[in-house]
Amino acid sequence: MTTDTQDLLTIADHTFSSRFILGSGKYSYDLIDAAVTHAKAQIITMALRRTASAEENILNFIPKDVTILPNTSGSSNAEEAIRTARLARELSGSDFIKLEVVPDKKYLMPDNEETVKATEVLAKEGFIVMPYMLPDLNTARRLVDAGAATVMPLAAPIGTNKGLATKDLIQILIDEINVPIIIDAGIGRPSQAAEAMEMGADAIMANTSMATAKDIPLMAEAFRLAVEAGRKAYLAGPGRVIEHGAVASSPLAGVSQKA
Ligand SMILES: CC(=O)[C@@H](O)[C@H](O)COP(=O)(O)O
Repeated sequence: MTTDTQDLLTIADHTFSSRFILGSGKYSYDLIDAAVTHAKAQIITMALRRTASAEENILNFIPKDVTILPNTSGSSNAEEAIRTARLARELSGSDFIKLEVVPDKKYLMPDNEETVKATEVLAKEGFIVMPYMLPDLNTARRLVDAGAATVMPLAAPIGTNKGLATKDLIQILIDEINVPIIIDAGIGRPSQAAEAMEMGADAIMANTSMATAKDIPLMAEAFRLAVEAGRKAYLAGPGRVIEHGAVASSPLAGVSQKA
């Protein structure tokens, strides 16, 4: 894999050259514009409630060539999420669904069990299900068995900008799960996005880190560069780490060892 044109993100049978996805939550025209223009996002999530009123209809701000990823935010259990997903498909005409089942209002932790239940139903109905989850290998396997098109583990709680708090658990998913792993929530800095991509994540979803930056377009560009750099480093195959001692980086043979 040596050229950018060959390195596409594939979700179900859809391909994308960008591996940065704009998450939902803090929406503004500036944020969407920066995500598309400077971060080169080709997928933007959309909460159903943000399409509810004509004045605030987020669909009006999203360019036509960008894939809308409706989400089920606000759902506390599988039943609510399934209902929201069906409505979202009616409104957006998109089979994509970012499945969010979040009963906990303090830490906004997803309910993995309810998420598996909703995935089973929605995948059978032809949705391209992209479930948000607390990184856990057994749940990820169940999601894939249930028909999930991707798995979206959280890096840290939504909106915290704390970075890769769940790094080791995410690495297990990257190593063991055969659908795209998209890191979602908590990515606060481009360096954290680059690290996740170097680990082998397939894409990054973020919102708050850009929305809360002083210069949103500049931060969007920084995210694009970081995601691309991390991906290239992953494909390049990072060199090994020496845990103890040191290894001279240039051969010492033939060099005088005198002080
Ligand atoms: C589940 C959820 O709401 C996230 O996808 C959010 O859109 C992005 O999380 P951050 O705002 O922490 O980047």
